[in-house]
Amino acid sequence: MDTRVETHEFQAEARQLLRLMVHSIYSNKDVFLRELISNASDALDKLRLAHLTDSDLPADVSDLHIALEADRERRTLTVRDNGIGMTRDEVVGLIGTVAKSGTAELLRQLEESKDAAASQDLIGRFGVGFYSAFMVADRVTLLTRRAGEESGTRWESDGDGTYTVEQVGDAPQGTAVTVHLKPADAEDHLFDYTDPWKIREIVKRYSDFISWPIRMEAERPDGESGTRSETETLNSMKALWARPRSEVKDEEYHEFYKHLSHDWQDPLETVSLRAEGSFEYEALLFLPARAPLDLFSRDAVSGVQLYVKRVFIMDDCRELMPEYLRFVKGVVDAADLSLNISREILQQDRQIQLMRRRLVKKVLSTVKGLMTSDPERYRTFWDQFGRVVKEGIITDPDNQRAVLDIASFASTHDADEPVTLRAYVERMKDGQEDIYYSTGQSRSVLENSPHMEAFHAKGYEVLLLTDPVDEMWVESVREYDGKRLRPVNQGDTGLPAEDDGEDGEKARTERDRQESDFTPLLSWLREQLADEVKDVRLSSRLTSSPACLVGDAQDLPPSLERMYRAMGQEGPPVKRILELNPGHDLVTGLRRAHAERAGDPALRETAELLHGTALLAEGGGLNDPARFARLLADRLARTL
Ligand SMILES: Nc1ncnc2c1ncn2[C@@H]1O[C@H](COP(=O)(O)OP(=O)(O)OP(=O)(O)O)[C@@H](O)[C@H]1O
Repeated sequence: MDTRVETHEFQAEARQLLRLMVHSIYSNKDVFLRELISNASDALDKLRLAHLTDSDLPADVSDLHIALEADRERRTLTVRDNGIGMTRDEVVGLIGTVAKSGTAELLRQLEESKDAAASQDLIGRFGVGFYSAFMVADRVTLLTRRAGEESGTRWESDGDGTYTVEQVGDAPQGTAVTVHLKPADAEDHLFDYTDPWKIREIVKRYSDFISWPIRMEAERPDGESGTRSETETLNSMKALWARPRSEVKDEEYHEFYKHLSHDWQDPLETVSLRAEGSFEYEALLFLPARAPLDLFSRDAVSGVQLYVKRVFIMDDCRELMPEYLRFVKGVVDAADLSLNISREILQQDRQIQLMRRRLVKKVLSTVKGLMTSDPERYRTFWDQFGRVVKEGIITDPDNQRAVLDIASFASTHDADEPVTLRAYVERMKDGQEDIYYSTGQSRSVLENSPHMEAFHAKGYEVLLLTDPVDEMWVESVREYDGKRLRPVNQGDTGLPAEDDGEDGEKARTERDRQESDFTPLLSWLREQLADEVKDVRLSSRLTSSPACLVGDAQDLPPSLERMYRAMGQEGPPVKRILELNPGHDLVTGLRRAHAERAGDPALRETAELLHGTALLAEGGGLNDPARFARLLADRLARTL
């Protein structure tokens, strides 16, 4: 057997995370034990499952448990499990590297944040699992043997950037992690983790629901002066989801959530559900208080675990929760599924589909409930997860209305208060028929776009939609409560015309006069800008800008056109309509100049500049920015 001790370097990201742990920025150091117990529990789950699916696996599953062994003299605490264990390569791959998505982003944010509390918070959200042992230890030893393998692996590190691995012959099946404790320092929240009282307290607080026995040998008084050693089981092992909600304390739910999610923060809301009858199941779900760093990463794991009759079957059961609710964590325990159920079967199982439907409805109705019972928590939820939930408007047509009901959007009404569609409809002005929205990159671009002028003038509220997903969902929603959703940059805004009474009469006459005055200019501009726009006409929507670009209802909106292009789908460019403000000096000046000297080549440049300005004002991009800049600079030079 190869007994050489090899020294390896931690991967760079792992080294950085370890350094953070060694210099412990996290004040609650007790949680290291929760993390090690959590890993041990997962390893026991995995072994049971492996044994269920392969009964030939040469592994002992007769007494699966976790043992805590404290040695006061040597100042060590060992967390031992007889679970699945790790091969040598797994030890190197899993412990020596951090493969978690979001690591680079986390490290960048940590680097930027000079504030200790903010750093704690970040690291807590990320969850560092095994590495948290280095908050309390100056050396950590791990001895492990994979179930079914002959020999084991010993791993050791003092957290300084390198670790050693060696092969060992006589390792028991499973994993034992021994932390060599730093001296206790109560001021630094570093307690004596060999003290049985402390250990009992931590297990009770953080790991009571773990479904495997957590055992400890403890000395008990025996007779007058002697003591005897006794094995205690420290946790009650009760599956939390099987207990009636009224009997479970919030803290117990919170600790369970942390075990499941590796989040170090309490959840925002707990959702429990029980179905009885022909198909029984229990579900305990959580809405996190914060979006994980990898919310938008492709390989982010979804957080619902599937159990069958209390037996863990799989993590990340995507069949139970749609992607737009991928941040929901929890457990679903079904009574009537086979323990051998595979992912392929899950995908087609009708009962799973029914469960999923019900879980989704329950999550959405819980959020809806929060909107009235606790608006502040609802707001936190929406700030964190709204961008993802909105994907459901497109991907879950059955629940489109329910998702729209819990959505809120920035609007022109109030810069700080988002609005729900219901509230929008309730405060619509007299005469307003439709719900108006504008999509784009930022609130300020949208608010200052020329398209908004008519709405400002009328005092109509406009939804300001700035998330990429907004461009998509607005295309799939026709109406809400009988009100059409309309973009402000469409040619036909549906705005009521001011045609009533004497003022209306005057306005109509004035427009007719303008139409005939401007006819020659408009037809000349149509020719000049034929490559860019499909029509040029007068506008009644502009108050202060000279021009803007609008589209027809059936045209692809420019934002979507850009998105498709970015995805490599080339199509013919979608031409829009240039609308001119007949009251603006630039437009009236151009009309005059055109009437006097139609052949002047400088006029063609003015037309180009006018079109470019309209594009810029809505936040769009110019086809030839350098040419635009040159034309503008020439003009400016002449004014000096
Ligand atoms: N006791 C153990 N038995 C078997 N494998 C283990 C054990 N402890 C850790 N591992 C393996 O090492 C991996 C990394 O553990 P670590 O605690 O760093 O991260 P994690 O549990 O995956 O997630 P988190 O960092 O969020 O806690 C685990 O996913 C598991 O595969």
